[in-house]
Amino acid sequence: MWLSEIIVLFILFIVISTRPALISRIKSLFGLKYHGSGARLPPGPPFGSSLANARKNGARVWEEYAQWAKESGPLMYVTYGRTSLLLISSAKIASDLLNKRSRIYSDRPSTIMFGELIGQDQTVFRTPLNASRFKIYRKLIADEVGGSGEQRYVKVMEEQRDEFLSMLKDNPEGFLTHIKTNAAAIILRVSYGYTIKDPSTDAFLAEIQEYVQALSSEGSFGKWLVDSYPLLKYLPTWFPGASFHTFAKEQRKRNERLVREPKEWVKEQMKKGTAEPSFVERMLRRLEHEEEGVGKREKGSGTMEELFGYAAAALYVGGADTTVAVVMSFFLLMTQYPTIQSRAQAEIDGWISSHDRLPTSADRLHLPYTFALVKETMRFPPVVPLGLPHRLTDDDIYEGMFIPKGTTVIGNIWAILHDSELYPDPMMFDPTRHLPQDITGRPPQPDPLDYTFGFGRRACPGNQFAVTSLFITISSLLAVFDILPPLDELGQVKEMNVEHGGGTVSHPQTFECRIVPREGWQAVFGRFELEEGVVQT
Ligand code: HEM
Repeated sequence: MWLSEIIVLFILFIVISTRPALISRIKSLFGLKYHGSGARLPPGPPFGSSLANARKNGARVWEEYAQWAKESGPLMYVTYGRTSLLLISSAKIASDLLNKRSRIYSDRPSTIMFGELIGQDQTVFRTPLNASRFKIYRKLIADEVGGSGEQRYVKVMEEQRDEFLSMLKDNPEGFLTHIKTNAAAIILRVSYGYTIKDPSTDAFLAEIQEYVQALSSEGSFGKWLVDSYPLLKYLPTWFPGASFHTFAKEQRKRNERLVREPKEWVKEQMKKGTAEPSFVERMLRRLEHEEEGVGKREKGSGTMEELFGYAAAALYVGGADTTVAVVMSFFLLMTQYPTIQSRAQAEIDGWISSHDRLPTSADRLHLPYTFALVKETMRFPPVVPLGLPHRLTDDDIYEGMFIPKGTTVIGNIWAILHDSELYPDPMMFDPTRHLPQDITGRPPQPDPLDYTFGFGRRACPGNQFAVTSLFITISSLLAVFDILPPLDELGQVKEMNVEHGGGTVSHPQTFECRIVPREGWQAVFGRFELEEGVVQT
């Protein structure tokens, strides 16, 4: 008899604990208990909503959360398992909490999966706010990819851009591979001075792409049940449903290799005297001249060598896949919005009327529509739609609502960038939203770059690097190519219905396009001649 009762209770527990709406309502109802001031918890999600459903719905949970916000309001408190989430869907609240109160809103939650099982809490992305290495990481990265490193990295970006255009011209059907290779090539040269010779056989490139791919698809918040129900971690590896152990083991190994191997490679090159200038090479040289050298410990944070190993890996992990997603979206959008493409091309043709050079980052001021197009490409399908989770380190009260210490806070970047009060007609792709007032006679809509890179002390340190790289890439592509929809056997435009996938970084699914060299720009390529005519992918 008692066994059947236990089974019923267990089922009841599972049902209740997987209904965030129910749990959050119950907590909200008894919210008075949480804080002496009488403040209640923020409202829960609408009745009937479930995270499991949200995940099922094409995996684009950000849209589901935005839908919930329409009913429950832009600040929601959701509980499932042992995790409490604060979901923010408005720019004002994100700014009030994540930016203005960033002192207490900038920690990272440590999850069972990535913290305990994989051991990634040492990495830049997951390092706690109060760890002394956090400040060291941010400084190392800011010096490398912030404003002061600009001259160095712009040179690399422009050289790799030439290579990218050349690959597209020679093999347009491989454009998706070329996009990935270009992004990886820039970061690998900046970080390690490593040049990819043949992307199809480069083992180092393959390894880090595999790492980033796994992180992007498997690392989104709420993905692993073990994070909500920690007891699951004790399941033996052979137990049905315990395959998360296998992923954890593999990802831990990949993580260790990513931090160690490229750094060792740079050391070898330095010994041989063949090292190219790079972040790691500069750091190693700097340490050689310091008293205690590479073994010096930074206030209990690990040796300086370990720290910049992690910082260099973060450049790759943070920078490569994100810029890939934007450039992929750009290609897709150009096949769908030919008049927008033509307007940007006309602007570039007008500014560089001699057609004897490609656009550079210095041209941004003179190409406002093209820059607005870059911004709209980052608004329309935001790259990291839910940002990365933050963790609140103190109890807080906001507009009469109580937010308990330890809550995981998610800024729904997608919801903010599709808020019709900020961006009227948000599902329309329209770069003119971002044009300056002296061109349109009305103020531009809020700058999407203020949201797309996240918030507060955790905001993306690679934002400047990313925008410069994207402007150079996108303006140069527009200058020399027309990007057109694919044709079927009868020469008719093929219907395309391309969705953006889920995961931490959201990419469009695979698609086709035609990449056609534009007349008049051949002179810019010294090394290779653009052929005239249509290249069908
Ligand atoms: C389109 C390009 C990019 C987008 C949309 C993007 C977006 C983001 C977002 C949303 C975050 C989380 C911020 C938060 O927690 O509030 C982040 C963090 C980060 N990004 Fe980026 N990023 C991009 C490119 C880059 C590049 C090029 C680099 C480096 C070269 C980079 C390095 C990082 C690092 C290291 C962090 C972790 C910061 C921390 O935890 O303190 N990102 N990025």
